Amino acid sequence: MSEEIKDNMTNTNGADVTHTAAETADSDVTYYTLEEVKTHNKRTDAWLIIHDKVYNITSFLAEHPGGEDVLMAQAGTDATVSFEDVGHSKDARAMLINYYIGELKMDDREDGTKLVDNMVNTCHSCSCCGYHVSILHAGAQVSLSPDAVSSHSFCLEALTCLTNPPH
Ligand code: HEM
Repeated sequence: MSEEIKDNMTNTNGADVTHTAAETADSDVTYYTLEEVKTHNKRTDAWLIIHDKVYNITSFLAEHPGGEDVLMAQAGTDATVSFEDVGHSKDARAMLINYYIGELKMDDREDGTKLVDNMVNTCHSCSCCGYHVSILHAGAQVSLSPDAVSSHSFCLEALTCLTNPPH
């Protein structure tokens, strides 16, 4: 990545958030294991995972409009499903960048089956997340663009439909 086209965005944690691991193999991306994230579960040191990205939310606890306790209940865990289940606004999603510190190690990412199960449980409130979601479904990699996500109910039917178009 050349310096000319690198847009240096730095968040409040000092992390370079210009490119994520999903986009590049930049060596400056920090990867964390699930075991390490789990240890950051205190009010003075709280991390969580949303969509395979790791966030240090310690400074956000007192500011969270939904309250500190709901965040602490997720501290040290993968909060993706809880985060999506609430139906957070686009503004809320845009705030995530402020707390980004790195990526969940590839080995520790959810397998497709588990993720699909979770999505089935929460599909009623995930109709427009605006995220590029990439999951493993039926052994094949399925990618949903933000448009696809917003134009489909974000549920197993939509994923199945995209994977196996109707005949
Ligand atoms: C860093 C991660 C998070 C950010 C930046 C964030 C941000 C926000 C914001 C801005 C709101 C106001 C409503 C909106 O704009 O959507 C909100 C509400 C809320 N959030 Fe979060 N949130 C985060 C994580 C979570 C997690 C993990 C949970 C777990 C359940 C959660 C539960 C809630 C609840 C219950 C509300 C109140 C919803 C309501 O009153 O209708 N949030 N959050």
